[in-house]
Amino acid sequence: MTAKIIDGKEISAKIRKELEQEVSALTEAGIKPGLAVILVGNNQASRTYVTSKQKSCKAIGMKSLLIELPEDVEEQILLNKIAELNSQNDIHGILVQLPLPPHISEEKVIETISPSKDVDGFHPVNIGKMMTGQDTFLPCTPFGVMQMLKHEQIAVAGKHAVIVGRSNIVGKPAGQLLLNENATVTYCHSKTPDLATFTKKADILVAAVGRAKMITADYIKDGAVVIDVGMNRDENGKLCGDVDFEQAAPKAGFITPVPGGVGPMTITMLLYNTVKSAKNVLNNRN
Ligand SMILES: Nc1nc2c(c(=O)[nH]1)N[C@@H](CN(C=O)c1ccc(C(=O)N[C@@H](CCC(=O)O)C(=O)O)cc1)CN2
Repeated sequence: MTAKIIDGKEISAKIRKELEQEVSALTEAGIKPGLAVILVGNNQASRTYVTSKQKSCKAIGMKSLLIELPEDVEEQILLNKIAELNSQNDIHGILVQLPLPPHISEEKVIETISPSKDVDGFHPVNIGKMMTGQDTFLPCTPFGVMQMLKHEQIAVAGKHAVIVGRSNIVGKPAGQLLLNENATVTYCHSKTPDLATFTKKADILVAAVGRAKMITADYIKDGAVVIDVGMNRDENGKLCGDVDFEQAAPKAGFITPVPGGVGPMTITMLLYNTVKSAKNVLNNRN
C-alpha cells in the first residue's frame, strides 16, 4: 500500500476562498474582521509564523494588527496591552505568539485574553466548552487536523485514535476533538514505555511529540491514517516532522507531509476563528 498524501495547502486554499467571501459580506455589513497578533522578542521561527499570519489575513481582506514587544518587556505591560485590545471594537481576534520568554506567565497571558476574542482557543473557558462539546473557538492545529480528516472523508466514529504527545495546544485537544467525534482515544507521551505497542493499534495516529522522524514503519499499522504535527529540523537542518515520511508512506493509508500538511491548516483555522468571532459580533448586533 502507498498512502494517499493529505495536502494541507490544497485544503487550506479551498477554505480560505470560502472565508474570503464571508469577509467581504461582513465588511459590507460594516464589520471588517480584525486580528491582533502580539509578538514578544525576536524568536526567528515565531517571527516567520507571525508574518505568515499577517499576510494570510490581508490576502482574504481582513484587518491585521501586529504589536511587537521587546524580549525583556514587563509582564504587566503585555497584560495591559491585551486588556486594551479586549475593548477595541475593530479587533475580533487576539493572539499572543508562543513560546513566551521565561519571565512571562503563559497562563496569565492566555487568561487575560477575553474568551470572546480568544481565536487561538487556548483560554480555559474555551477549552472547557470544547471538552463539553459546546460551540466555541477550537485550538487551530487540532481543528485543522479534524478538517483534513473531514475533507478526505475519513470516518472517525468507532476508530481507535492514538495521540503521541500531550501538549495543551496540540496533543490534549487533538484527542478531545477525536473523542467528541466518537473515536476511542489513547494518549501516549515521552514517558510511555514500549510506545510502538500502542501506536501499532492505531487506525488514526497523531504524532505531536516534537522528535524528528521518531515514528518509523515499525510504529504503524498497515493502512493507518498518519497525521504528523511535528515541526523539527533533521541532521541536515531540513524541516521534517515527527514521522519518518519515507518509511511511513508505503505502510499508511493516508499521511500528512511536513511541510505542506498540518502547518498551513493552523493558520487557516486561525482565520476561520477570527471570521467566526466577527460573525458573533454581527449576530449580537442584529
Ligand atoms: N499563539 C500561538 N502560538 C503558536 C501556535 C499557535 O497556534 N498559536 N502554533 C505554533 C506555531 N504556528 C503558529 O503559530 C505555526 C507553525 C507552523 C506553521 C506552518 O505553516 N508550517 C509550514 C512550514 C513553515 C516553514 O517552512 O518553516 C508547514 O508545515 O508547511 C504555521 C503556524 C507554535 N506557536
